[in-house]
Amino acid sequence: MSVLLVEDDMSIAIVITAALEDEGFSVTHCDTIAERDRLLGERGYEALVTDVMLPDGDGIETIDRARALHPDMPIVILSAQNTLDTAVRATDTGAFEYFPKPFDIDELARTVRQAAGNAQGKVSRGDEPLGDGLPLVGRSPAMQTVFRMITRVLRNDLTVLILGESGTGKELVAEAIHQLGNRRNGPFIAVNTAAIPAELIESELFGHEKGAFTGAVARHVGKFEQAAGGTLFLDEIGDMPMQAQTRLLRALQSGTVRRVGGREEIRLDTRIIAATNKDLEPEIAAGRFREDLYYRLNVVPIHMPPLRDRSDDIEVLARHFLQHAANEGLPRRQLTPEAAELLSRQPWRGNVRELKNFIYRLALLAREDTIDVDSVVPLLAQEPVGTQQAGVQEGGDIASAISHWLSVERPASGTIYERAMAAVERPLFAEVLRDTGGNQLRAAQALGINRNTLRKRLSELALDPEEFARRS
Ligand SMILES: Nc1ncnc2c1ncn2[C@@H]1O[C@H](COP(=O)(O)OP(=O)(O)OP(=O)(O)O)[C@@H](O)[C@H]1O
Repeated sequence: MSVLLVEDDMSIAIVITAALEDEGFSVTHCDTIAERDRLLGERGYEALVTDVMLPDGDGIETIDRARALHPDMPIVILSAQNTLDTAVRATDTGAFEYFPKPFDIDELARTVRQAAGNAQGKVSRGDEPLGDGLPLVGRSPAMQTVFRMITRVLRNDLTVLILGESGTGKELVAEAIHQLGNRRNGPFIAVNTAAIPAELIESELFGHEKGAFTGAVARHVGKFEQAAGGTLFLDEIGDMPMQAQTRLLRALQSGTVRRVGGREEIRLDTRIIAATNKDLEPEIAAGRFREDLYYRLNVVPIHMPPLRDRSDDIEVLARHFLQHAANEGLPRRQLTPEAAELLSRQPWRGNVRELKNFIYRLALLAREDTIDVDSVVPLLAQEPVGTQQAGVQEGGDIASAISHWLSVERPASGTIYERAMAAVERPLFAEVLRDTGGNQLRAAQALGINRNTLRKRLSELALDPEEFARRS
């Protein structure tokens, strides 16, 4: 069996050739697209293994020329540009498989064997080109696995269950599946099932008819119906009350919903993506989550690893968020390699969300445009207790915290008031918002300040009240 390998990095080409030869292939190697096309013009191969960035062009963009010559030849794509966008572009060519670099060489060899032996090995090709990917960033092997899982569910309506700690990016993954998938022209409706009072959840999800219960003064269209033609994202599914779980299961089994107080069975045309930060198996064992619902939802599981287990991603995420902060009007900052390294060693128990908030704060408060270790350390010390390490706010009274802060931070003369206020307001507002579950009106009342003043300061401090609503 013969394979054509298109790879311009000689050291990688040598390793792949050896592994494929061990699998019994004879390997022809070339390093340009022009040479690829010339060789394919001469004869067919059992499989084509190709890099993306080649000296004379893009291996994905030009794949149609190879395919025109040998329509049934399976194609395996290798890429060093490990973005979701490349994964999607590669899969969209109908490639048999996509391997982000670095990859497991034995897995590649096994895959090529499988591809060569499998005439039906193509995945279906999308009819329309896909738009730019969502800003879902990550270069760790764990995130590459997530990208590959995402590409597998774009051309079907399989139910996806996204599992992972709070702040790992579950909602962003759900949005990416929607926006890159077949249903991108329909609505994306997200429901936080834990935030809806138990007695309202059925009416929220399935809708109700006028007069169905006291207070049902008009017909209400539920989230399932609102998501028709699109995607329904059921967040925090592990916290859904039992009765609502039963209704949800029934809807998924029958493929229909009925509004509370209604008779009509309405056909569902909604892709379901569910997410939870709870480990569902103990919930099932404790009788708090229906096992049959779990199996219904867990068709394609996607595991979002905690940020501490993929520290390779921290630097790219930090630079990505600095860029975002600048686009949103905060000062444009650069991170020194040492500062990036320090960030990569932090535990980030609040995961990407905590890192994102931290980076926005850094962009706001740093003294220089180039952020070095000296700018990061004092802010790390202020991270809320329970997420990062204990901070100055833990020790003693406010006066001693301020004197400690002045000695550590040493703010430039003329900036002390503004910087001290920011340093004090941030943990204060965070604490009060946490207490009020993100309710700004109640937070403003508790603080004894005007609601508009609070809203303005929250936005200046890059504090998102939504975040406290979710965690409450
Ligand atoms: N890989 C990533 N690239 C870029 N931004 C990310 C990534 N992962 C998460 N984020 C950002 O981090 C924040 C938290 O992500 P998200 O809300 O998706 O987490 P979650 O797992 O759904 O959290 P929760 O369980 O609390 O609902 C969001 O602002 C999101 O845009």
